[in-house]
Amino acid sequence: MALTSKVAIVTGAAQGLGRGFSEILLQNGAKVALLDVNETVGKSLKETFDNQYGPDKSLFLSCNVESEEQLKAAFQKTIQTFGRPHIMCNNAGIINESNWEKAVSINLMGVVRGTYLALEHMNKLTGGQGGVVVNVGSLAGLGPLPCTPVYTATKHGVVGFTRAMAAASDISGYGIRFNVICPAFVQTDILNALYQPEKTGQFSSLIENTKKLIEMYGIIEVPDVSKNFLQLVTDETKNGEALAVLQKGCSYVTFPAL
Ligand SMILES: NC(=O)C1=CN([C@@H]2O[C@H](COP(=O)(O)OP(=O)(O)OC[C@H]3O[C@@H](n4cnc5c(N)ncnc54)[C@H](O)[C@@H]3O)[C@@H](O)[C@H]2O)C=CC1
Ligand SMILES: CCCCC/C=C\C=C\C(=O)C/C=C\C/C=C\CCCC(=O)O
Repeated sequence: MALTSKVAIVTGAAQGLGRGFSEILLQNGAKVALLDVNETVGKSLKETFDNQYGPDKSLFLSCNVESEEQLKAAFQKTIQTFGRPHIMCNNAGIINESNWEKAVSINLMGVVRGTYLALEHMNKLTGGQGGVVVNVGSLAGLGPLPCTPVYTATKHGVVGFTRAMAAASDISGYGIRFNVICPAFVQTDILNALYQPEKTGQFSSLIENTKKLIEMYGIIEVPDVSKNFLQLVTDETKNGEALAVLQKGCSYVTFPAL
């Protein structure tokens, strides 16, 4: 899929992986709505992007993915400004094992909210133009990260949800592809959870175990994840795929045939 003039929506776009995904979409000619709860960082990123890509290529929208209303309004504003979306990236996510309900609400329910709105606006069966949804999972969506059981559960949920949506799309003919990207540790602010025991709550004694996992897997840089994200967006043969991104390279996950 060529990206020139395509319209994309990215949640959690102000920094980290969301910023990287937004930037690679802009570099390839797409127009991007940047959704985030962090207005200060989001507005400043929009200024940076205006200078690099032009003022009419991106749009910052203050949006908390916990709120159906805010997400709906963000879709409406994107459509008014750029037209209907072709690409949705549900990226916003947190680690918080103390307030684990919030982690479920953002990491899993936020992905479901964003995906269902994308379906409403992109489904070819209801007048949409089709496209692609890329959800952001994690290697912790494929195996356990012991210091974050609820984070692990939400990411396994994102993987299962995305695969089921892809199968539903295939069977029903929505004309939308659904894929999930599953990176190992990436150099972003979320890694600071290592130094914030409240983020791991009752599992903070497992931080040393996490440090060993980080030593084993290494830390990937955002642009290395972004180029793999782009592959899931543009390769029209990919639907229902989980792409594991490790420092040593990326691979499509083979799930057991049941
Ligand atoms: N950095 C890593 O090692 C890995 C990160 N991931 C996932 O990547 C995604 C992005 O995380 P990072 O860029 O690493 O972290 P980050 O903390 O740098 O960025 C997260 C962004 O999401 C925004 N956000 C948080 N709650 C939100 C909400 N309720 N609504 C809208 N925006 C919200 C934040 O303001 C921030 O801009 C997350 O889903 C995370 O689970 C997956 C694998 C590895
Ligand atoms: C102390 C809190 C966690 C610190 C790490 C910060 C961010 C991690 C983000 C992730 O999404 C996790 C990334 C990789 C998980 C690595 C291993 C999972 C286990 C895989 C397996 O062994 O099968």
